[in-house]
Order: sequence, then structure tokens, then C-alpha cells
Amino acid sequence: MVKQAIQIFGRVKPTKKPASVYSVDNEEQIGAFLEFVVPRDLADGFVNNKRECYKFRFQKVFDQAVKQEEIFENIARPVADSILDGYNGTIFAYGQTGSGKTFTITGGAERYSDRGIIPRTLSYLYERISQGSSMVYTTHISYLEIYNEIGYDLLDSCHEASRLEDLPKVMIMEDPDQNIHLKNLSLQHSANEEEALNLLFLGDTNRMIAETPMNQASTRSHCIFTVHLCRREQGSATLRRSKLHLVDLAGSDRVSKTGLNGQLLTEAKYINLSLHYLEQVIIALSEKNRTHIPYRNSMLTSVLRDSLGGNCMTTMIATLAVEKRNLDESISTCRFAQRVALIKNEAILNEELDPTLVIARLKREVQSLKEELAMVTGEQKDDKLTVEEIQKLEELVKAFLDEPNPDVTLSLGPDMRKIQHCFSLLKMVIMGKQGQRGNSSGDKQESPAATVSEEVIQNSHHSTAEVNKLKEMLMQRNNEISILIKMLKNEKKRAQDAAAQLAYITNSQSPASQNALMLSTLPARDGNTEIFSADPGGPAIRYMKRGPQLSIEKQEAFETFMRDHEDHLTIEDNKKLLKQRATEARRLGEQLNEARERINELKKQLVMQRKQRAAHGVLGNPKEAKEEIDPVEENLCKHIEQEKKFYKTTIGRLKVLRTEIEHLQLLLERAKVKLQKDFQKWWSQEASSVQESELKATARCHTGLPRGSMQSSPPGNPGFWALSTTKLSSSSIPLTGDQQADADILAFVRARQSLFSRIGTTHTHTHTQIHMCALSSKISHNMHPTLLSGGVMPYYTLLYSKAYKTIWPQLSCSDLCRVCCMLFKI
Ligand SMILES: Nc1ncnc2c1ncn2[C@@H]1O[C@H](COP(=O)(O)OP(=O)(O)OP(=O)(O)O)[C@@H](O)[C@H]1O
Repeated sequence: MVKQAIQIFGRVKPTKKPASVYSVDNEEQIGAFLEFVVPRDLADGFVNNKRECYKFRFQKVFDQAVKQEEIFENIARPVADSILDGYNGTIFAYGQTGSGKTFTITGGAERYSDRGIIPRTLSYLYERISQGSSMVYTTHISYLEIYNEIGYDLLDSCHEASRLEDLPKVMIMEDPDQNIHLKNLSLQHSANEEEALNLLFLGDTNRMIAETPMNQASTRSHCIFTVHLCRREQGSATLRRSKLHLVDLAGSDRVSKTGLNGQLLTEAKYINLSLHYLEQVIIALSEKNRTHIPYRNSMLTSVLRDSLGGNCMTTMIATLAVEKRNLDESISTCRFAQRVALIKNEAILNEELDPTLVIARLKREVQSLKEELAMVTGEQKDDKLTVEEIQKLEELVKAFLDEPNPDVTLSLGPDMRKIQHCFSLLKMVIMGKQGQRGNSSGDKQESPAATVSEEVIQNSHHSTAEVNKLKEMLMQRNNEISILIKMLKNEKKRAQDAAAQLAYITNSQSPASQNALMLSTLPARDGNTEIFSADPGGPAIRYMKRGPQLSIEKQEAFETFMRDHEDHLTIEDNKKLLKQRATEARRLGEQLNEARERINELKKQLVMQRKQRAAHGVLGNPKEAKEEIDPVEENLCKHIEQEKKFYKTTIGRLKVLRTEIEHLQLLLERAKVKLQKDFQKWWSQEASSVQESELKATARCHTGLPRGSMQSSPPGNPGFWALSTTKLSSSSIPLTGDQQADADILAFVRARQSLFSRIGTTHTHTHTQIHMCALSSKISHNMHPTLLSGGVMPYYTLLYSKAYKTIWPQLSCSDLCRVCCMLFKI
């Protein structure tokens, strides 16, 4: 049992401006001190006794510049080590909204180097698991989200979650021993790092998709990612089970500070309530002589029961934002951490017997008891002994007689047939001995064991010693050859695997998949339907592959939207990095192939050499041939070893590259989902605003407003008129000189022309004619409703406003709107 207080660490989030209100003093022996200096506010009055200095002690405080790698090494690696040994562990992040909890636990969504504790711990655990040769590990993953006191299973891939409520609800059950069980929370088996990461991304994607502007669940929910590990030593019946909870708590902001109302206030109350209950549990645990700990008050404390004061090694990370406006919250986070540090946990090794092995042992026992009973009651077996059983009995008798110790017994079990057979064997030995004595009374007296040995040998082998020797040698050579063939087969399989990996990586670089992978043609999420063409094969990706393609207009609009999105640069950077890594992987794959061929060639030579030596051995002096060291063979072995070493290092590097490539692909996938969500939001807003102005325009037309009111010329822009006339040619279009803007303008003009032709107008009409004709056809016959509902309008409006914003930056939004209305309310 390991008795240990909960470890507390502090992490300061980087600030834009240098912050002078705090200082960090990390000391090796006594821990670290974090000090806040809050100057007195003169507005609080002349007499002001408010404290100015607040000092808190942590195990270690990580200042702004500390990287994710260091956080993992200091906080998560020791916990991961104890998980592998069989202890439970928990790491939880606590702090106000935006202080870096998710960044610390899961990591940033943009760069590979920003990976947080979860992906790094998974990587470390699987690396260690693959190294432990005598241990067999099984890993399962679960991912739970608690929102407004209700638990949701984030790893559900069966339902399409467009709302959090679509995910399966998780219920808490308690058994008579007060153990907590989570009903409906799926435990997904993950055999390797790749599968575990896919599960993490599936959970995060479910979390993101279920989120709406009114339900920013990610900041207002608690998330618990759990790795369940089961370890068994080969051949042993004892199992060790351990759990690692990695917890991202909701923001700890006080309700009064948030100034919320309505639905958000309800949520804030729930968060405050569950964090309040967490605090109560912690206070109760830190007080001596408290018998009742109020775990059952909330779902969070029930789930984390073991982590708080129970059988677990627990670590807390207090995330701190040190801007002046956040100081109160940061100080209260530190106070919370100080109380947490008083809790003592008692972690024990969670050992149990493997039920399958126990059953097998009990079955054997039952069988032997049955046999014993049969002997006692006289119900004996009457079928004959098999050849194998007879052979085994002969060996037992021989060993019994050879043993010089007189106390040794012959253990045969309760089977009378076996006992009788052994007696007859012994009788034969004694009779044989007497006969020999009668034949040669002058001979030396032999031991009974020697007689049996002789008899056994004489009865079973009549061939000459030389034939035996040759047979033995032949068998030895056969064995050698079959071992070599096995080795060759293994190598071939490994090489095929490497080639398959390489082909996968190479394929993901093919133009088609690159397009899909690198988001170059990816309009996808359209209400409930999506299309994705990248196929890394993980559940997160499979989950998203469904639904038909979007309209061309919407696709084009998506591309334009994507170009200006805030994440565009990051996506481009990741694409570039992915390309570099894929090129490197390809190069390594080629090197691997070459190395494999060299190894195969060397092995062929080695086999030949050995065959030759074996043949020499048979013909010449076999003993000499065996003992003498062949320099050619030695040299070949040395070369093979060198090549194998190179092969192993290259494979190692390729494995690391593969992990990085998969992570980058998943980051791009996630960016893609986010882009689609943002685009969908913008698209619906745009469509409804266009519809609204359309209705207004129709109303104006019906009430007989003069057309001139819609055709007022934009301030001082003759170019506008060139565009709004129907005789359009690229020479009559004012271009900006900027390649992108000009392409947009021309695309817009082409689209507009096609729009005209779709509503049955020719380019020779005057503007008013087109206007009247289209307007009347749309209003009176309702001929082209798709122009509005199909989303053509928002796309053109977007192109138009983007293009003309470039030319006339001074043009206000309302001017642009009027221009758009005029052009499209035709
Ligand atoms: N140590 C850090 N280094 C760089 N960026 C950081 C760091 N910590 C946080 N950030 C950035 O700050 C922003 C907010 O962080 P994050 O989402 O992790 O906060 P949070 O505490 O989880 O908030 P919430 O309670 O809303 O979930 C993110 O954009 C994140 O990338």
C-alpha cells in the first residue's frame, strides 16, 4: 500500500503583456512558491486593510514558457508508471474558464507539439507495453462527459450526435460494497496507440459537434477520459487491474462574475454546484475525524470517489490566468489547491485471480477427486490403456528404478489399471534379472535400474549406433533448416507490413486523397449530411463518412469561406508538415526495402554455407565439422546483424513518423469539422438575411415604391454601373490588380450571367427589363424558389462583398448590402 497526499502543481497560462503581479520560486527541496501581489485600490477608501500579498505552496509551478513536453515528463509520466505497476491514478485540471485546462489535458488543436497529457500518456503507455516481454496487457478506453449533472458516453459511434442529448446517457449504480459502476458507458478495446488516439478524437469530435452557441458544453462540462489497464504475467493466474482518469473540469468561475442569465445561468449554477460539492468532499476529507464524506451529492464526486481519498494516486494541476482582471479567480484556485493538498490517499495494488485459470485448476481438482472416489467405491474404469499411457508408465518405472534414493515413490494416481500395469512391468524386470543370474552366475551383479534400461533399450532399438548418429544429425539439420525458414518467413511478413504501411502513407499523398486530406475540396457538413473522402480508417473518420455531395455553388462558397478563415494558416502549416513527414516516410520505406533485400541475400548465402558444412560433416569428421568455427559463416552472421540493426532503427523512426502523420491527419480532420460547423452557421445566417431582404423588396414592390429607390448609385463609383449593366465583358469590369479579388469578381460576373440565363433573360435586355422580367416571373409564378432556398444568394453575396470590399474599402456594409440587394432582387 502507498500512502500519499494528493500532489498539486500550478501552471501559468502565457499572457500577451508581461505580468508583474506574480512571482514563481521553484526550490528543489521544499517545493515551489507562487506569490501574488495585489496593490490596494484607492477607490476602496482611505482605511483599507485588504491583504496585498498572497503566497501559495505547490509541488512545482510551471511558468508561462514551459512546454507541453515538460508538463508530461514532470506530472504524467510518474503517474503512468504507477498505472503500469497496477495502481490507480488520476490527473485533474482545475481553474477558471480559458486558463488552459483543455490545453493541458488534451492539448492544442493546431500543432503536433501542442499535444497534451492524454495523447502523450497514451503514446508512453503503449511504448512501455510493447517493451514488456513477459507481461500481457489489455487496454480499454472510456470517455465520459458530465453536463448539467447528466453523464453522456462520448465514444458512441452508433448514433449520429448533432446534439448532446443524442448521446447515450450514463447512469451511476452502486453495489453493496459501495463500488461505483457506470451503466451505459462503453469500454472500447484499443490494442495500440493508433486505436486509442482514434477513440480520443472520436470523443472530442462528438463533443464539438454536439456543441451549439447556446450550449458551449466544452467549457461548461466535466470530461473524464479513462484508460483501463489489465496486466498479467505469462503463465500466472494473478491479474492486476488499474485505471487512469484524466479529467478536464468545467471552468471554476463564480456565477456572480459571469453575469449570465437564462439557460447559461442554469448551466453556471450546475457547474458551481458540482464544483461546490467537489469542494465539500475535499474539505470533509481534509478535516480529521470526519466519518461521512458527501460523495453521493453529485455525479462528478461519485465517479471520482476513488481518486479523492481512496485507492488512487491523484495529481491536481491548478491552471492560472495571471492578468489583473483574473487575479481573484486565480487566488481562489490556489486556495482550492491548498485544501486538496491536505487529502491523503491510500493506493493499493489491485490484484485478483484470473477467473479462467482458477476454473481450470478447480476442474483438474474435481477430476482427481472423482478418480479417487471411483477407486474407493470400486467403480473402476475398464477400458484398455492407450499406447501413450503405456509409454508414459514405462518411462515412470524406469525413472523410479534409476533413482538411487530408496524413499522415492511411484505416483500413479487412483487408476487401478495403471497400478496393475506397473506391477507387471516390475515383475518382468525381476524375472528377467533372475533368468540372467541363472544363465551367467559368474557375472557381476547389476542394479535393477541398469537391467530395465538395458531391456528398454534392447527392446525398442535394434539399429546400429552409427545409423542412430546419422539420424540424429539429420534431425538436427532439419531443425536448423526449419528454424531458418521460419526466420525468413517472419522477415518476409515484417517487410510486407512495412511495405503496406508505406503504401498507405504514399496513398494518402496521392492527388485524390491529398485533396481530401488537405481540405482542398471539402464542403461537407450540410445539416445532417456530410461527405468526407479522406480515409485514415479510424472510427472518428468512419463516423463522419456519410451523406451526399453539396451543390457546386455551396462548394465554391465553402472554398472562398475557407480561404479567409482564421484557421487557414494553421491548416496550411499542418499540410506542409504532413507532406514533409510523408516524404520522409517514403524515403525510409525505400531504405527498409533495400535493407530487407540485403538481409534476404545474406541469409541465402548463410543457408548455403551451412548446408555445405553439414555435407562435409557427414562425409568427413562430423565432430570436427561441428566444433570448428567457419570464418565465412561468422562474417555473414556479422553482416546480417548489422543490417538487422539498421532495419530496426529505421523501423523505429518510421513508427514515430507514423504516429506523427496520424496525429497530423486527425488534427486536419478536426479542423475540417470546425470549418464545416463555422461555414454552416455562416451559411444559414446569410440565407436567412437574404430571404429577409427579399421579402422586404417584394413588399416594397407591392406597395408601389419607385424603383429608383433601389437603384441609387453607390457613392462615386462609376465602375459599379459598368457591372450592373447587362452588357458584361471582362473589359468593362473594374479589376483591382489583386489576383484573388479579380478571380472572385470574374467568378461573380460569370455566376450572375448564368443566373440571368436561368431565369430566362437574354443579355441584350436592359437592366430595367431584366429586373422587371425576373422580378415578375419570380413573384407571380414563383418559378425559381431554388435561387433563394438553394443557397445561391449567400454565395454570390459573399463573392460580391468580398470582391468589392477590396476595390472600395471605403464602402460601408450597408452600401454593400444595398448593392447586393439591387443586383439580386431581380
Ligand atoms: N500554456 C499555454 N500555452 C499556449 N496557449 C495556451 C496555454 N494555455 C491555454 N492556451 C490557449 O488558451 C486558450 C484557452 O485555453 P483552454 O481552452 O485550454 O482553456 P480552458 O481552461 O480549458 O477553458 P474552458 O474552461 O472554457 O474549457 C486556448 O486557445 C489555448 O490554446
